[in-house]
Amino acid sequence: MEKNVLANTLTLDSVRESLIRQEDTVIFYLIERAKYPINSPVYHPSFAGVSGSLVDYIVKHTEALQSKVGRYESPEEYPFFQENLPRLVVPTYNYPQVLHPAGASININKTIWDMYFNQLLPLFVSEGNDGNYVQTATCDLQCLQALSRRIHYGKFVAEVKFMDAPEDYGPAIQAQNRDALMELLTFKSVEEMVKQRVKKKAMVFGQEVCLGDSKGKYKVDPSVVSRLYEEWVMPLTKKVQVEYLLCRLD
Ligand SMILES: C=C(O[C@@H]1C=C(C(=O)O)C=C[C@H]1O)C(=O)O
Repeated sequence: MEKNVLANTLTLDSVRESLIRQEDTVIFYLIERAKYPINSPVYHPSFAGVSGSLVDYIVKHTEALQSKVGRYESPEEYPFFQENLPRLVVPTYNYPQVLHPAGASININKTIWDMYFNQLLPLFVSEGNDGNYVQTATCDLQCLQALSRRIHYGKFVAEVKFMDAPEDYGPAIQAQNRDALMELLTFKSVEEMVKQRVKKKAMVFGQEVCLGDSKGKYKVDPSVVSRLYEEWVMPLTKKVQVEYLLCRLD
């Protein structure tokens, strides 16, 4: 990628602006999921009438439809069930080739799936079963896709960081030194601002709006949102950046 082309499209500030805007999407989808209790039948491995769990069935078939109409032509989108996705049936948008081709195969959605269902979901939804199984699984899919898009956006961040300082990243890439790359790409001050901002957004977006005094309750616990980013979203975004940089000179 010629620097002038990338310079006309992406900067570290512009990719960070996109990450900030994606915070809104993630938080609003968490708020939507929190409308429903856990609804554990959605996750039973053999939901009557479908092969596997209902959430697997809905995610697989939604991704299949979205694949046919070009969702995964975008360098920002990665499927959770990538085996046997149907072919494109419509003309696709000509996305600018910003990323290094070798980075296209990086997909850590299995890790994101496990984190979401095994660690995050129990932290912010209530116990119970209200029968809204399809709505529940649909909300899960929206949360998963928003988290996947945010975490895999690490490829764009890594590309910009590399192009800004190839002399710094080049030797670490050639040495395949993961620790050195992680240190180069980490900005703790930025991470601290992210944690504080997402907590504040969860308080603002998730507050119970009433004409009288606020009750101080939130639709999703703001500290859970901050923990989501600190323990999972940012570390996984950095993992994507390292994996992308390791193949940047291929
Ligand atoms: C995304 C970046 O890289 C790292 C990951 C961050 C994140 O996931 O929010 C924030 C700062 C960096 O440690 C960045 O530098 O903006």
